[in-house]
Amino acid sequence: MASLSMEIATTVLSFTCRQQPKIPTTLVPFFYKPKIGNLSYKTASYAKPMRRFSVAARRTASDDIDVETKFLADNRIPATIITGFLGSGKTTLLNHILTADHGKRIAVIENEYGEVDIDGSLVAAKTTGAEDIIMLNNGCLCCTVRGDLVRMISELVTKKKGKFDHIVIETTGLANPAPIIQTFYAEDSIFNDVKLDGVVTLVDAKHAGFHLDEVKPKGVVNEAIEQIAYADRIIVNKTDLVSEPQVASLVERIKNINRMAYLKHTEFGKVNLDYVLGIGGFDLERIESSVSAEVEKEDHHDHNHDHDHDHDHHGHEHDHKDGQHDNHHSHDHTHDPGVSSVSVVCEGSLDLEKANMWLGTLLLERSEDIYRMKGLLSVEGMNERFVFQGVHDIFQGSPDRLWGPDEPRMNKIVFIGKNLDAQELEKGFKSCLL
Ligand SMILES: Nc1nc2c(ncn2[C@@H]2O[C@H](COP(=O)(O)OP(=O)(O)OP(=O)(O)O)[C@@H](O)[C@H]2O)c(=O)[nH]1
Repeated sequence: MASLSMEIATTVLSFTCRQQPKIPTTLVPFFYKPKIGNLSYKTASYAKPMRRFSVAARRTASDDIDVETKFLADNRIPATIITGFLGSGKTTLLNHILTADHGKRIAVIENEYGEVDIDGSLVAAKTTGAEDIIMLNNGCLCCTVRGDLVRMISELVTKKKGKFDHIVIETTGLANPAPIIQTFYAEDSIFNDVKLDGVVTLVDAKHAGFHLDEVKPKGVVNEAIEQIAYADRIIVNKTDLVSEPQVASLVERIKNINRMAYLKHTEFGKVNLDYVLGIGGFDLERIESSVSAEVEKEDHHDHNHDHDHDHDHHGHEHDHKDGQHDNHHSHDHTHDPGVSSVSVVCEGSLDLEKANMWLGTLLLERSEDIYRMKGLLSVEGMNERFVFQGVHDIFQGSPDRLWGPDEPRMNKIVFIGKNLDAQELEKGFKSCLL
């Protein structure tokens, strides 16, 4: 049978099917890396660069239906960003990580404004001896000291490689995670050795409501909302200070912003360490679990009305009838007019050119508003599923495993972003189906 090559050139999904020689058995995901100078989040300057996706992923659709598709082993050092509003419990969580028995050697980069007593704030560091603790206290990581972050990670990697297993970065309470996330893709010196493992966001159960409600001047981001929107894991902390209904109502608000992240309630940041470390929030091979979990959570809610404390969610708009599954559905969480999650689930196969045009145009026009997205696609002519993830205009995608012979060709995409129109996204997506 014919083999397929996917080549990503300009814009986004420029798939080109063509004949290729026989089978590579591993996959190299392609990615787009914007220039660091273009990363200024608050301006539009990075939103419309010339894009170029460098590496083509290649895989056969062949007589080898039983050949397992494998991603190349990723031996880069994982890095976790801990963020959350002022006083939400970031350092408390960090202390918990440093004192827990996980056998990992952790290098810590802590970003604080002004002079900080490191031993005072990171009590655990003294007793357990984190491999390295670096303070960045001359500004905020997401604004003025991003260059310092790059330098510090590069130094850690060159001077201390082999001496630590994981990097944990604690941001200031006012940080916007986007530019920090983008740093991991924009700098070769980081990208080649360090991979972003996940964004963990602490939410103060008592005060978060005020911060989420805060109306900012036009063009100024509400950090509390942004920190939730970019998260892979959300920890609603300080639940000892509020009632259960208060927690439930806060969780509902959080889920309206970000339905892709997992969520737990805690006191003093006490979570299992595998909830925050080694989560693969940006890994293509874990896309399926993210998008499927999101969709399952929706279905679980829609039809069972059973509320799990860890993944709690409540009323939102439905566009399918009770008890029935339409193959095409999207969910619009419009309670918060600003930042919300939209998922599109749809059976069928996509026309390559149309899909490329739609997604390419969407990202060219809306990349500033699309904070994160993950998807799993069925493309006509490809025997593999196509998985992708993106943060603004950083886009990574790759063919993944082969579709099973009787497996429904179910497409799933989840967007988290600003002013998302669920109907429009669903319509656009469906127009690409054959
Ligand atoms: N009651 C209660 N207090 C908590 C909890 N978690 C943390 N705290 C306390 O809240 C205060 C702030 O916690 P930190 O861990 O320093 O919060 P942070 O997010 O690092 O704070 P900033 O760096 O100032 O943004 C400390 O006094 C903690 O002991 C909790 O679950 N319940």
